[in-house]
Formats: sequence, structure tokens, C-alpha cells
Amino acid sequence: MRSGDGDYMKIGVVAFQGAVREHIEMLKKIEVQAFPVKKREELFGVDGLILPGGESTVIGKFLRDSGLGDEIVKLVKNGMPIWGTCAGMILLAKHIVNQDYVHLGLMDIKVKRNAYGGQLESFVARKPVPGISKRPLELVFIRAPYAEKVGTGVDVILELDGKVVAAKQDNMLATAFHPELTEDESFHKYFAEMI
Ligand SMILES: NC(=O)CC[C@H](N)C(=O)O
Repeated sequence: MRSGDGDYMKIGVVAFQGAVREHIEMLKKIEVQAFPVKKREELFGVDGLILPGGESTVIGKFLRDSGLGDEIVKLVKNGMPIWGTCAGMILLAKHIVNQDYVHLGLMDIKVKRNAYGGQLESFVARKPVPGISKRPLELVFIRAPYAEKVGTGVDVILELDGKVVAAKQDNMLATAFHPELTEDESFHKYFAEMI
């Protein structure tokens, strides 16, 4: 996919820990230039950024210690599209249930970590996603969060049993599940189209 200036779109994936390679492979399939980002300098020239799943406390500490977090906040406030999957959704949130500190604090959602229980309670749901896929998509939940509450500026994309599991606010997208662990490219295309 190409960006406004005709070049191939460049999407970075924050690459400290978690499902980095899977996102990169999926982006390559839709012909986006995709690469890992670990340093502030690597953010130069990116059209969009993905915060992968993994462990939010670990990735959050890395974002803070490396200074990458502050840079991301600046870029997102200036309009750079960002997508957080699972732990990435937690990193984006302005509020976290039972936790007094937040990470990037950008998106007006209140998330509950491990909301479905631990690793053994991981599951796959199948549902069409309005605006993204008419066919049911595989939704892979691994120690996943959900959003208990969303602010007025947030568009809910998908609910599962009355809980918000995908949402968008301006240039920010969050999914509680992992599209990069499936064969379906719809979510990655949707994110690329936000750019
Ligand atoms: N698959 C995931 O990203 C799990 C998220 C993890 N439970 C956390 O709190 O960070």
C-alpha cells in the first residue's frame, strides 16, 4: 500500500517484546514497509506505529526507560496513527482498573487487564466486525483486556458479551485480541487505511 506521497507506506512495530514478527509479516503481506522500532531515531519517517501484544508492564517500562514513550506521545498528539493490540491497548489507555499508573495515557478508555482470566482462559471467538469484515473473523484472546468504559470521543468497533474489545479514537486504534496471529489481513488493512 502506498501513502499520500506515492511511496510505500512505512509502519513501525515497537519491538522490545511480544508479537513483533507476526505483525511485521502481516504488514509485508499487504505490501507495507514494516520494521521493528526500538529507538527514538527509528521513528523518523514512519507513517504509523503498532504497539504489539506481550506484557504491558514490561513494554511500558521499556518505553519509559528508553524515552521512546515520550516521543510516541508527541507524534500521536501530532496525528500519527497508532494501533495497540492486547498489551498495546493497555499501553494506550488513559485509565487502568486497579492500577494507579498508566503508560502512554493517550486513549480515553478504561481497561481491565487479564479481564478474562489467565493463560488457560485464552480463547478464540468468531464474529463479523462492522466496518472491517462482513465475514466472521477469528478473534484471538490471550490473557486479554477489555475496555470497561470508553469516553465520548471513542467509537466502539466491536463488543463481545457487552464488553468493548475494539475501539477507535481519532488516529488511535485498540484491539483486545490479536489479528496478527490469524490468516486474515482485514485489521491490518483497516489500520493502513487510517494513514
Ligand atoms: N496477550 C497480551 O498482550 C496479554 C496482555 C497482558 N495480560 C498484559 O497485561 O500486559
